[in-house]
Amino acid sequence: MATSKTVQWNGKEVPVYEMQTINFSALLSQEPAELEKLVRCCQDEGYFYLDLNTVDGRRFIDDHQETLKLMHHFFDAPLEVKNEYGLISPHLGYEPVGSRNGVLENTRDGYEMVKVSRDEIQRDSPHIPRNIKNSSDIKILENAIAGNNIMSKAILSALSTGLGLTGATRFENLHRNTRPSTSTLAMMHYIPSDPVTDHNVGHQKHTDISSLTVLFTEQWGLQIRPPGTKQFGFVEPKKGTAIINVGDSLRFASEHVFQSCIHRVVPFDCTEHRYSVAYFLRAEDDTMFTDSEGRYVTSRQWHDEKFMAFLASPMDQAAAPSSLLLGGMKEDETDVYGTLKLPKMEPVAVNDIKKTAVEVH
Ligand SMILES: O=C(O)CCC(=O)C(=O)O
Ligand SMILES: [Fe+2]
Repeated sequence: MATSKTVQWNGKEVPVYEMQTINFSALLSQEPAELEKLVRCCQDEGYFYLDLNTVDGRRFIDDHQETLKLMHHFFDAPLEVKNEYGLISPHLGYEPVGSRNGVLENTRDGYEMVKVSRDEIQRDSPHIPRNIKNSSDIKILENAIAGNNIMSKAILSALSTGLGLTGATRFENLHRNTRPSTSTLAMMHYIPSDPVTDHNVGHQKHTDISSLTVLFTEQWGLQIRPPGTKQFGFVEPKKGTAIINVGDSLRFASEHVFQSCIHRVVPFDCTEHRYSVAYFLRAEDDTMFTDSEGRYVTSRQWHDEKFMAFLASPMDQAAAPSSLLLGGMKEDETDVYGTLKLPKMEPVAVNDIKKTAVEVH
């Protein structure tokens, strides 16, 4: 890894990993230098910032602000209302806090999540939670899903061109808008959580099931483990950008040349509520690829199996091949910060982060 900043977390200096920035407007016009940089990011790292701070991208930043308001409204409702919606299928519905394993051993996760899928929002009367179902709410969800789809398709198309793919071999041809897929908008609320005293902590280590993930978050907490590094480090939220990562399906579709990004979420400031929105662009359900086990499977089968592994008990999860949760990505060595019992951690205010960040060489 190149020179990186560090930040104080859990009494230690933890890296803040640098990520390349790709300009959305330059991608749209498929500028050769930008395409080259994009392909390199996906091959070497599997993640980058997408700079939306131009006339083409600012609408997506505005959409995200609208989505955040809608999320507050949804998550503020009593648990009964949210559970009434329930988990309808892996890519549609509500999961309360603690549905999955947490980021630390012997913890459950520290977030609740509601997912609305791209296929569902297009139905005549989509199944949406009843407290975010009026026509302006539906418009907000529609804008978020359409916007994220446009961003991720622009990236796919740029990647295809950058790799010299033509006709049916282009990645877009595995992600046609008119075909069924599990592509979905996941809205997450992390509750305040102290890793020492609480039993619901963060979001377990994983790679995404998606082809590409478009993530909006204004708050710290996301950590990545870049290929070849020995520890997790933070991703700095940057105004006007989305964080993009390659998921398993695009790694498989690229014949395992692209990196699927290993990541997790930890409580950075344990007094803070954290909100994030991830759009998972997924391949058409019946797309075939060779997975990390060397099996020839459909996109849907990979999705459903990995989703079950996410929900499995710690024991069952430990028994599953690690290539399932990590999409065949290899970890270098056991990460000292990745393991268990954290000593008491002092909350750090978000405003203090910039002050404590230092350059290391
Ligand atoms: O909340 C975040 O920042 C990341 C969430 C995530 O990794 C996921 O939903 O797959
Ligand atoms: Fe993820």
